[in-house]
Amino acid sequence: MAEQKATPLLKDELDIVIPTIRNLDFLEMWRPFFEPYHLIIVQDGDPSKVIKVPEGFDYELYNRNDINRILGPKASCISFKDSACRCFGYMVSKKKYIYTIDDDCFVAKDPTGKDINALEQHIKNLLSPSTPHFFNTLYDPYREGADFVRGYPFSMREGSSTAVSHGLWLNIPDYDAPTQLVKPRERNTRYVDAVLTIPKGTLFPMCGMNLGFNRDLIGPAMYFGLMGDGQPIGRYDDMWAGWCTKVICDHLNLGIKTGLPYIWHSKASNPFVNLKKEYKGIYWQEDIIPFFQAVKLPKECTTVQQCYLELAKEVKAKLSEIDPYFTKLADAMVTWIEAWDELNPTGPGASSAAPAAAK
Ligand SMILES: O=c1ccn([C@@H]2O[C@H](COP(=O)(O)OP(=O)(O)O[C@H]3OC[C@H](O)[C@H](O)[C@H]3O)[C@@H](O)[C@H]2O)c(=O)[nH]1
Ligand SMILES: [Mn+2]
Repeated sequence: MAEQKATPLLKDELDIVIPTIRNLDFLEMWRPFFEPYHLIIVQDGDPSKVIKVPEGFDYELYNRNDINRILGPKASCISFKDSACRCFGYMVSKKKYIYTIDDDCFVAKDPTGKDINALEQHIKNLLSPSTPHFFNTLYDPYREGADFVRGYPFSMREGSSTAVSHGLWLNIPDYDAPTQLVKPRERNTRYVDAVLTIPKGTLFPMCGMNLGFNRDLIGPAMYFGLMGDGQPIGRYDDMWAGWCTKVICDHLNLGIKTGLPYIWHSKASNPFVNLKKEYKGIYWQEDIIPFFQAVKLPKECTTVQQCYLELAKEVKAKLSEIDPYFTKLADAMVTWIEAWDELNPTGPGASSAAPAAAK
């Protein structure tokens, strides 16, 4: 009898969100891994441009006209001419999990030469607990062939629910423009076979290129901040989302993992263009990071939306002195939550639903 093909993990519970300004030929390489899943394509830039999607994929595509039609005035919180627009895909999705990937990211090979199913590894990361409260020196204890090491308290071995799985990149690393400028030929060839939980109380630079998350647990915090057209900075959308998300995960006892899986990042964007987008962010972040490190969310904040609205208040009060942009950003954070709740009145991440109690 023909061997039954296993149903892909989370086939009907996960959407793949892709921000794009190009044709999506890159999907051909991902077809064996992505074809069973539903895609949400967020077309940025000129809405009259036709984006070609390879045959056989199940997808919905939204361009700027669609975003404006669906959100009305609230569309102002969704960036234009910047990959930050991808967060619209998180909002319209109705699934429990999201995987987002850039269209210049391809299937990487592991040291044995085997194609890496990045989506499968993200799902494994998300379906197993995290250890934000006590560091396991043998990395992720829930992986095959690993465990908690001696001295790890048994009372802490259940871990926390995992909200985010942050993957990495071979070939072109996600460097900022100054680093790209001084190291134009540097390529990441180092494959590190590890998955780590980012400890509670520690921030990290979240890259949106190869990212999975549990939309039920943390979706409303995944607002990729106002960038691109009409904004003073770019390429800090995912960083902003990562800092907000980590502070909220720490408050709600949720975990964030980084490490495997790797993708092959093929295209280095122009470092001079990137420098123009990033430069204000490079010195603003010296004040932004201490702000996030100092944030204390009230214990009354028990849902992601409540935490996020509290954060927006703090941003407006404490970061606006850096630049009026932060007042605009704080307002956009509130608009994002309003739009999220409008589109998800009772669905995953609905504000009334407190996050699932951590395991
Ligand atoms: O105006 C735009 C430009 C690009 N996109 C889409 O976003 C994805 C990333 O674009 P690209 O690979 O050209 O930029 P990178 O510099 O490599 O991206 C990094 O910095 C920006 C983001 O944080 C990103 O996640 C990082 O990887 C790609 O799918 C483009 O089609 C867009 O939607 N609008
Ligand atoms: Mn890229």
